Amino acid sequence: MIEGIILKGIGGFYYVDTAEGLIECKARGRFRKTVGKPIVGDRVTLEIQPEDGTGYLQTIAPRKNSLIRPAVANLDLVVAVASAAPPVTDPFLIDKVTAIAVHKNMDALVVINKTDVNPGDELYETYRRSGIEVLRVSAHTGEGIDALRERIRGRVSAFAGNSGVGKSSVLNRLDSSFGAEVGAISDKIGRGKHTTRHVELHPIEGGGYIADTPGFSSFETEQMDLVLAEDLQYAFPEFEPYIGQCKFTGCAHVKEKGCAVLAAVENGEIAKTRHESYVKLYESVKDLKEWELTKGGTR
Ligand SMILES: Nc1nc2c(ncn2[C@@H]2O[C@H](COP(=O)(O)OP(=O)(O)OP(=O)(O)O)[C@@H](O)[C@H]2O)c(=O)[nH]1
Ligand SMILES: [Zn+2]
Repeated sequence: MIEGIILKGIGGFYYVDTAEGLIECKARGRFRKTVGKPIVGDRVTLEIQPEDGTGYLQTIAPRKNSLIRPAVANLDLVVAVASAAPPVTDPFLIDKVTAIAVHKNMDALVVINKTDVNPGDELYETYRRSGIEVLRVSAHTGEGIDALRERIRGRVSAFAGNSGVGKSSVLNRLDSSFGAEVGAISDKIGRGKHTTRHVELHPIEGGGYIADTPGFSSFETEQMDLVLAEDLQYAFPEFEPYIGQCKFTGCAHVKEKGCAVLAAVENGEIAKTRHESYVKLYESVKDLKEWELTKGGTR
């Protein structure tokens, strides 16, 4: 029995990274009644067919978490890449991505890129106080890249960022084999590079994987639909000390009298932009009912 992690799935074939290398596998129908179809990021065991060296998936470990689109399981870390240099990142995008990560039990990390042009002091201060980790980097000068490399080592990470923020530049700085690795996997599969709509895990130097995600838009939309309004407050770590301190039980922390969260925003303990993002997200999910979530499947 060989253990591994699914890096890519195409047309019923799964490409599993194992101690013996990358193994092409098929899955039997047996998973349909339990976890469903195998997805990228799944931890699996497999058996090798002596005839041709291909594998058969035997078991899929219970998922720590999963996203729907892109379909990926067991993410340890979501990195929201932002920039205070043009194109300046809307903090709402960062807050949406980090809220999803926190809600799904993944670590969240905000990375402010292009510090050679603008150090992003305001953004940095906002997240430093939020309870969400924040790092400053420059893909051009290499500042902060070692620290970021430390944070992703040995883990499965997804990078999200608005177009032009420098996500590709940061990834290439992080791992010189990043670009080459994409080609290597695609060649083995023999389908060239026309597979970008599928999410794929790229092994990185020193252990760990990076999931390529197409950008903020595809990352957030469908996931956010699955957060209940009353759970949203827990996706903002800095709200935690105030939850339960409001005058009314079930306070939404939007504009209620005697709200402890609003008081903390007023006296500067919670950043205004963070609360604005919370309110915007709250409005978008407040009519969602519990039964709609279970219909959606994963939470
Ligand atoms: N000054 C400066 N420019 C940077 C830095 N990182 C990236 N850029 C520039 O920003 C532009 C966009 O960089 P990309 O790496 O292509 O950005 P991306 O986020 O991958 O963009 P998409 O492919 O649209 O998702 C390029 O012109 C880069 O040279 C940085 O640290 N400092
Ligand atoms: Zn409140």
